[in-house]
Amino acid sequence: MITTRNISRFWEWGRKIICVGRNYADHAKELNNPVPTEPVLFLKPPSAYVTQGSPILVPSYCRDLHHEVELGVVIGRGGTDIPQGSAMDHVAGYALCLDMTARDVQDVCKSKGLPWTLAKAFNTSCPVSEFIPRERIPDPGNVTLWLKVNDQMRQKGCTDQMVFSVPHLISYISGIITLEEGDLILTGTPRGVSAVQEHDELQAGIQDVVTMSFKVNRKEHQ
Ligand SMILES: CC(=O)CC(=O)C(=O)O
Ligand SMILES: [Mg+2]
Repeated sequence: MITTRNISRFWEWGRKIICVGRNYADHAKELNNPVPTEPVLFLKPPSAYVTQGSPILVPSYCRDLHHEVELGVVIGRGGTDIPQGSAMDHVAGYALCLDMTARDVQDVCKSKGLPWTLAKAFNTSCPVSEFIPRERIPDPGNVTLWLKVNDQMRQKGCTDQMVFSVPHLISYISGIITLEEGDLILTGTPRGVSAVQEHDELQAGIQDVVTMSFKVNRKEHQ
């Protein structure tokens, strides 16, 4: 039983992980997807969380696992139908997140019109950094995210390129799914997504704020 709730360990709360796709035009284009006119949403379960010190596990059915570095928004006060004007009052802070994606599986799902669950929601598909109090990112619409694989820069992008801003996303999502304290919103990835292999080392950061690193392992057969 949780007796002391500490939002700085939001990943232990077991709340929702709501992900936004195609929220950067340059990433939508690199995968030949249209730039959306409304946010594209999907979910990950809390079992997707992994924190530094534990590995990212490639699912046994995946041959093309991709990294997607994203700004995560941690909800501090829940709500439904939150207006854009007060959306930032609901933010407790942020986390640097990876939306690990089984791209080969996602491509099959897309071609068959199936949901992306197998591609996006597997165990360890949501590596997260330490909690970042909101004062440390005064403007979530203007921070640079980066990701290196084995010391080689693969992704570097600024959140000023988001199609839909953080307040817009909070307002839009809360009109469909009630937001609760401890929920996490992944706000989409900039261009540069690429494959990772077993034994790779991923490092990611938000300029001057946080860095994190993860090893990639293949899931053992049971
Ligand atoms: C095509 C995708 O996987 C969408 C996504 O997750 C994104 O961040 O964009
Ligand atoms: Mg993503």
